[in-house]
Parts: sequence; structure tokens; C-alpha cells
Amino acid sequence: MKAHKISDSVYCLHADIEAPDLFEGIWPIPQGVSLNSYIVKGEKIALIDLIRDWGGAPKQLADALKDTGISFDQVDYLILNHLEPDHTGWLREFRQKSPKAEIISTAKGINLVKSFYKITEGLRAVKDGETLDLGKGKVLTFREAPNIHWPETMVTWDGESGTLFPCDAFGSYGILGDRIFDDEYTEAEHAAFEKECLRYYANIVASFSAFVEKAVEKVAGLEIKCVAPSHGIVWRKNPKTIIGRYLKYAAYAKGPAEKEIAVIWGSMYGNTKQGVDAVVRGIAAEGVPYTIHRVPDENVSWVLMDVYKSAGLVIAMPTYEYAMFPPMANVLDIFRRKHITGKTVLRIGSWGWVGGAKKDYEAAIEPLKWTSLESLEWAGAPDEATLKGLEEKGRELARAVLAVR
Ligand SMILES: Cc1cc2nc3c(=O)[nH]c(=O)nc-3n(C[C@H](O)[C@H](O)[C@H](O)COP(=O)(O)O)c2cc1C
Repeated sequence: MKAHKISDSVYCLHADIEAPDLFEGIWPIPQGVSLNSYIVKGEKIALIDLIRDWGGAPKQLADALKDTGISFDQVDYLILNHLEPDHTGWLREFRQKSPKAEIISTAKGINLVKSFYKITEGLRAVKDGETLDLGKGKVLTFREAPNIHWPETMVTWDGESGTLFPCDAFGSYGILGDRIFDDEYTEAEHAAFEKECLRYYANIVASFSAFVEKAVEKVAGLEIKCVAPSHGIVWRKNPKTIIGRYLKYAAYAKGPAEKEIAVIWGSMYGNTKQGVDAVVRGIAAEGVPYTIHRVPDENVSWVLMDVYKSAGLVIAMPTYEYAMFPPMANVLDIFRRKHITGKTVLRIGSWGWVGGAKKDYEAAIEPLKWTSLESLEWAGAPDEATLKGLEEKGRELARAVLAVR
């Protein structure tokens, strides 16, 4: 892997991870993910953000570093904006190769270096606004930006090149190959990346949306020429695009989101599915865009992505052992953990003899502050009148979503 020049003194070194395993052990990454590190050179040399030993990352990092003409033992400082192991898992190996490099992070970050890696020497905790002079006029400034996405996180600013190193903020899934900069991608490629960016946000960052807004406020006064995150594209042509995109995503958390409806359904024998089809006919008749997701067939990563950006939801499931259909209970639990609040929602479903999903569902969504339309349940297969009622419910939901402000 080669190094990519951001300015005369700043280089991006990235590792493309195409391993079949899941990101954070949960989220599928069919397009892979990149782990981006950066070299900043003054008289002294700083490496910003590291890697874990995953998918050949150490060799890719070593090759890219070699491409800059720098060896590991020449690195004076390792700056860790975020301690999550995808950026730090290789820390003990790094320490062996770069024994003199001082490890710099927030005080909370330094505590995590000690607890995760049992490294106790050569550590420096920095405070909000503190600077690091690399010489030759190159001064880095550290700004605490907690909870993007762990409590210890900070961003690093290089005023000379106008580069912001925000670690997980402004990141995305997707490997980069030989093209790391926004201006190296076509519009169609950007559209594909944008989907992976939203999925990354919904999966990883959504719960911390208020902190994203705070961090953007904090860097608002900076003349940012380049946003250099730890995953995904480096934004040198239009850095405002990715910052604006993150602010838009952060606003979804407060609701309302896009005037779209995400239909999430599960069914054992097709009775609930017939109801879903009727509701969807109603939504389509009102011209509101919708996406459809069957659980458990579809991985919750993509379900979360569309649910997060949609103002309206349909939750459709049968009763199962006097409670919710288990895959739907699991999805709703993930929605609760990810703070999927402020949605307008229709619940429908079939039952056999006495039902039971209702009570279970109502308890599950209680913390989510959803606006619920009156739900529609039926015994066994839906008859013509029920199907008509379901279609009308779809229209009602679509109109409610269009009316949302
Ligand atoms: C394992 C299992 C458990 C069920 N538990 C209940 C129940 O507790 N209460 C009830 O009214 N119906 C129960 N049913 C019946 C289903 O809710 C009913 O068959 C419904 O029509 C299934 O909808 P579907 O065709 O969309 O899967 C159960 C069915 C199965 C297979």
C-alpha cells in the first residue's frame, strides 16, 4: 500500500480490510473498511491513529510508512484520538518497533492505554486546547470531543495544512484502494459510498448524535481544508460535504427524519405478509417512498440504516408464544439501544387464538417516544374487509409522514 500526500508535511497511510469478519463483531462489511493513519512531519514526526492486526493491516501500514521514507523507529509521537481497538490493537507491537515514540491521548485515553495494553511508560495526557510543537512551524492542537464515539475521544488539528483528524467522526465503511480523496471518485461512486456512510453512522455513531453536533460546533471556527477520518474517504476538495452530511444524520436522531417509510416485517406462515402487502399498497398510493425489510432474513445493520433515516415505520409481526415474534423483539431491542426515537409508527399482525404481541410490543417501544397510529391485528388470515382496512392504514401512515414537520 502506498502513502498518499495530503500536503508537503502530511500523509495518509491506510489499510484496506477485506476480512470476512464483522465490524465490532456485529456489523457486516461486504465492501470492507479502511483503517486510516496519518503522518505529520515537522522536525519531529507524529503518527496519528493506529490499526489493529486485522486483514493484513500491519503489513499495509508498514509498506505505506516505508513509502514516505520514514521508519517506525523515527516516529517521535503516536497520537491516539480514540482508543477503540480497531485503531489501537497493534499498540504493543508498535511500541516494540518505535520504542522512543511518546503515546499521546486524553487523560481518559491514557487510562485505556494502561488497561487495554498494560503500557505504563512513555505516555502523555493532553488537555483540551493543548498543543504539540513538531518544529518547522508545525503545531498540532488537541481538542477534546468526548463520545465520538467513546468517552476518551479527541480530534487533532493541523492549522498549517488545515487538516482535521477526527478519528471515527466523518467516517464510513468501504475500502479505498488507490483512491483515498473525495475528488478521485465519480458521482455514482460517491452515491454508493454515501449509503455505506449512512449505514456506518446508523450502526456506530447514531447513539452519539448530540456529541457529533457539539464536536462540529467546537471546530466551527477552524478553516478546515481537509477532513481526514480514521475510516473511509479523505475529504480535501469538499470537506463541508462530509461535515454537512454528519450534521444531517445527527438531526435524524431528534426527528423528524426523511419523509420515507421503512417497513419491517416478520411472518411464519404468510398471514402477516398479506397484511404487509396491503399496507404497502396504501403507502404507494400516497406516493411516499418506502423500503421493505424482512426479519430475521435481513441483517439488522441495513434495517437500522433505513429505519434511522425514515420518519415513518411499519412494524408487522405475528404473535408468538403470547409475545412478539422473537426476531422482531430482537430488532426492537437494538432500536432501543441505538436510540431510534421520534418515529411515526403503524403496528400490524396476525394471531391464532388470543394474541399477546401487543402488550410485549408496547412495553418494548415505551422508551422510544414513538407516535403510534392505532394498530391493526386480526385472527388467522386477513379477510377482504381487513385487507381494505390495512390498505387504508398504509394511506393514513403515509399522510401522517407527509405532515410531519
Ligand atoms: C410457535 C408458535 C407460537 C404461537 N403462539 C401464539 C400465541 O401465543 N397466541 C396466539 O394467538 N397465536 C399464536 N400462534 C399462532 C400465530 O400467531 C398465527 O398462526 C398467525 O396467523 C401467524 O402469522 P404468520 O402467518 O404471519 O406467521 C403461534 C404460532 C406458532 C407457530
